[in-house]
Amino acid sequence: MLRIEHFSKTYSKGVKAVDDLSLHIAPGEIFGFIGHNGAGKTTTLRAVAGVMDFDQGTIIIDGHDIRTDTLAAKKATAFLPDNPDLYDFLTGIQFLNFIGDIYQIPGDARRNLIEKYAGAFQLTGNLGSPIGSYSHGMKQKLALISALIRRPRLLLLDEPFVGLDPTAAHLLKQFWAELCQEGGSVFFSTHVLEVAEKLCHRIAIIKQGRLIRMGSTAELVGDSTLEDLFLELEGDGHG
Ligand SMILES: Nc1ncnc2c1ncn2[C@@H]1O[C@H](COP(=O)(O)OP(=O)(O)OP(=O)(O)O)[C@@H](O)[C@H]1O
Repeated sequence: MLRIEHFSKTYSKGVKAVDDLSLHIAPGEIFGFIGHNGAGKTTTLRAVAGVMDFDQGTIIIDGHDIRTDTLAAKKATAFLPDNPDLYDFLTGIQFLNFIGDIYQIPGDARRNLIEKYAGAFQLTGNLGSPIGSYSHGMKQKLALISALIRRPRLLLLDEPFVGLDPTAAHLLKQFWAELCQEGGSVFFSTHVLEVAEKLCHRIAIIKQGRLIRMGSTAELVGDSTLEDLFLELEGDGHG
């Protein structure tokens, strides 16, 4: 579903944020991206989402190259940044319909999906209000709903659990499982190692822009915990 080959990104001031990263995510897989602050997670997610150019490498989403077949690659992908900017002057339902129009989600399916996700996240009663009046968590839920109604082949999320209440976090995990059952994949960054350990089929650990571990969660963690492994790798000067 996602193939990243030899991806590197250097920012204009000469900061090499990611260096020769390669990883593959299969259909139906939940893949966690772990690393300390500034390790290169957001940079990678932005490049995959097609919102940031890069120097080297190839990124293929569901068979489409993000650079040469951009529209098809973006159509297959929904990206949720860590702080999604929404249009405060629109109501929740206007925003969801705007997304529905852009991605050509047919009327009946759109209504059913909005009903399903807004109902689950207990946002139905707020959809008529301007987004500017929402709390941070409500905005986050609306952004999640806008991604989920698209039934993306690849769902990309940057720190999705920060700021979500426990019920919403539980629902999100459930919806990811549904997406994966339909052959979609989830690629997300997180600092919440317990969540990653429980949820992910596979995990990659990045340090100072370089991949230092990748594998199935069971394989990586073994008899230890992800937290122990992470702390050990952070401490040993690896990378
Ligand atoms: N727009 C930018 N211009 C210059 N340097 C940048 C820019 N964005 C990120 N960087 C640098 O690139 C490196 C990787 O940053 P990135 O945001 O990808 O890390 P991250 O793993 O997502 O960190 P965090 O966990 O704190 O969100 C850091 O050294 C950061 O300072």
